[in-house]
Amino acid sequence: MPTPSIDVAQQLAQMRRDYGVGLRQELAELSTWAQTAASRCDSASEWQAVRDRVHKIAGGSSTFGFIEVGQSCRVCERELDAILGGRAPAVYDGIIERLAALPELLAGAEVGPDGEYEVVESLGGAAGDVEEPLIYVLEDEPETGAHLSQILESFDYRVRLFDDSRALRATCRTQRPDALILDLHFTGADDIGGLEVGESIQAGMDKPLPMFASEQSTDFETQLRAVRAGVVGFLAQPLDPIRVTALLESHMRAHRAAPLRVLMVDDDKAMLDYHRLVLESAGFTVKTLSEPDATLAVMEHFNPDVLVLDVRMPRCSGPELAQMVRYQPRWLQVPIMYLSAIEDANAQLEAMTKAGDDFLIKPITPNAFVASVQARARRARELSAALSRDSLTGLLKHADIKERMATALAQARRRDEPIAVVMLDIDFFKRVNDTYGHLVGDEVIRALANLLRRRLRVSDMLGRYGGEEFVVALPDCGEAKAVEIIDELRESFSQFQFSAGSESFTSSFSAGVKMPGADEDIQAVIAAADERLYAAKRAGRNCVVGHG
Ligand SMILES: Nc1nc2c(ncn2[C@@H]2O[C@H](COP(=O)(O)OP(=O)(O)OP(=O)(O)O)[C@@H](O)[C@H]2O)c(=O)[nH]1
Repeated sequence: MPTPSIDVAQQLAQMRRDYGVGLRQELAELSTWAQTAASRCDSASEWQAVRDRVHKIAGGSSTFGFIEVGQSCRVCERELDAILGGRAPAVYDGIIERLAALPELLAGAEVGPDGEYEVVESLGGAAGDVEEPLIYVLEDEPETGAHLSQILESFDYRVRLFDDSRALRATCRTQRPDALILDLHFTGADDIGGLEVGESIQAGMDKPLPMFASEQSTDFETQLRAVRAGVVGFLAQPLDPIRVTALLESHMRAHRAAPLRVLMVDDDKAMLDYHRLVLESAGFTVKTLSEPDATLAVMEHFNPDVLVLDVRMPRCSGPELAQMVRYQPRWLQVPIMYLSAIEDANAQLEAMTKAGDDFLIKPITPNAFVASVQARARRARELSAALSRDSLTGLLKHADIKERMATALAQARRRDEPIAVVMLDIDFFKRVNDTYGHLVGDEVIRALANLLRRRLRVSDMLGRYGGEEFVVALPDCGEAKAVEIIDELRESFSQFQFSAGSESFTSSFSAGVKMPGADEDIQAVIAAADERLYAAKRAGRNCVVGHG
């Protein structure tokens, strides 16, 4: 993985030095206690407190590179667990000796050079005005190539179509594309197939080039070869714009998506700071909590992609907290990962059985930590996007758009910013279906969805609310501006020429725009926007109504 910034490595090294100072103090206290009081101590609760202390030190010290201290504390922890759990006689001599010797172990600890921290790969975060992805398509069937190009261009990809493998190879050498789409049945003048062309292009790349095959193959050998050549997906035929772009977006635009969000709960502040820095330096947005109480409230407005929990915490264990999270159906899809120094396989299993998807063991290298959290978070995002998107238009479905708009409304109120809510409905749509058939009707719905998606801002929210009804939220936008924007879209849409066989026709939509009243929740604002939509219908359709 690429090297992290010097700054991060320096900050991590400073954290380790700070941790070392606190650790020296902590070990001196434990050692003094062991030499003076431990031999006379038969109170289980006092030993329990020592056990919790060594557990915490075991996780922290090994993470910060004080390996021997960590190992010795781990042995103490295991032995104390056995005694306190009634599995071993209450003989503390060995433990007392270990505790007494901890400061010496620390004094002799090999403190590695600052640069020993591995540096982590940056996820890039949300990019600014990056150029739209460039895609090369190898296709010798002109009609298929034109159709594919048209789909990709309508989603703002830049496309270059090739019917000659040599020209494609030469262009790849001078300008690397963001992805390559190959026709598996391609046979060029030099008689080599599409996959072979892909293999030879891939071999000349310094880092893997995402490749897609323009036709699904069910043949095991072909699929295996495709995997080895770096084909990351197959576009199913007949080409469906939504499926094609959903597949491409999941590979191509990940770097443009909002940063992945991680919520971490751990009672050890030093651990939180350390892991937060590691994740933030890799492009995640991180929130940390050292007390579990506020977890659900924070999740509500932070909406994490993944939760990372410590297992042993004083007031409430990680698995208990995980079960509380799972009580809420809303959070069922959020992966829960434990990050703990617990080595005992049974304890890990128990935690996972209660609730949880992964168990990471401290110490974990920064790269391994970033890779594990990233894989979980990305997968969770992909799944939730797939579940919440309507299959005809690729837009958010009713419940999901409403939920996001409720969050956006709360945010706008906190920031004291306006937010416009728009309901929009295609005019006389039943007539389109009745005259030209449902498939043509579907094309009209899709065309409007594409127009809205392309012309609205990334920060605007857009969903398919019902059959031919859409809902839009425009954050930081006043009513007059919102009416102007929607009216321009209305004008554009009314000029689209649709065709059905030899006939052509136009369509239009009506819309209602409403700004939230002081006490209105999202349901009430949507209902009010809907009333204005119907006022627009009554006023003759093909128009936008703002003020009542
Ligand atoms: N093709 C297609 N039609 C749909 C879809 N969802 C809903 N519809 C149809 O959309 C039509 C909506 O008709 P109405 O609600 O009567 O309204 P309208 O004809 O658009 O008339 P106004 O809204 O009054 O302008 C119904 O015939 C539905 O069957 C869909 O996904 N595809």
